[in-house]
Amino acid sequence: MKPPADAPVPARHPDAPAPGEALGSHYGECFGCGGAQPHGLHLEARAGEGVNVTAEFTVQPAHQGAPGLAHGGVLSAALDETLGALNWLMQVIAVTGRLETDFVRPVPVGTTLHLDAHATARHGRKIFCAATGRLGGPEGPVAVRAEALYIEVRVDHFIENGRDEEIKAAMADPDQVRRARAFEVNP
Ligand SMILES: CCCCCCCC(=O)SCCNC(=O)CCNC(=O)[C@H](O)C(C)(C)COP(=O)(O)OP(=O)(O)OC[C@H]1O[C@@H](n2cnc3c(N)ncnc32)[C@H](O)[C@@H]1OP(=O)(O)O
Repeated sequence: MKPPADAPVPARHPDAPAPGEALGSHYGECFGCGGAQPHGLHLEARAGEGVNVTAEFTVQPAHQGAPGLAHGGVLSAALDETLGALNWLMQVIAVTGRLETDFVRPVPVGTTLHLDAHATARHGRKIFCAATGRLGGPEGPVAVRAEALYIEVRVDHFIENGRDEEIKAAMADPDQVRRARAFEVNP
């Protein structure tokens, strides 16, 4: 997943949240960040200085694969959610096209995974990015890392492909910001 050599590092959008600002959940029902999913990751991301974010996720018993250890797919989801938050800093609507994860160390239940993601290149509709998850603290040992490719899409991607029930409910939300974020950031 190598970008062309001349692909620039993406720039922060002038309207991006300020460095240090919490991004909040883009959609209450999102498995990664939503508050309405009891077994979701409840991941909390914060804007960095460039097109980068940090986030934390604490592994719950509902996230187990082997006894006492996080499921690999759940860890990939945490990386995906963190990487997806980068799109908010570029104000781009994009979905995950490819996500490659390296599992370096087991992640026990109860651990807080400290995630860090940054965009590396942009080429047409393609956004290349990378992330790491560290155990116990931002300087802790690396447990997981990922490289990913996000593809820019139109808002129609969600409206045409999502189930009617949820699309209608999201569109009917009286809160304009929530309504916009449900669609403008990839669910
Ligand atoms: C804060 C928010 C956090 C959110 C985190 C969670 C994010 C998510 O989980 S999103 C949900 C998971 N992802 C999806 O459902 C996406 C499903 N896939 C699709 O809808 C389509 O395949 C889609 C939109 C990605 C691409 O389709 P389409 O728009 O037709 O574009 P297409 O022409 O095929 O590809 C565009 C470019 O990307 C490349 N590309 C597309 N997919 C891939 C891939 N998997 N690997 C490598 N390259 C790819 C193509 O080769 C093409 O490159 P080039 O421009 O150089 O020719």
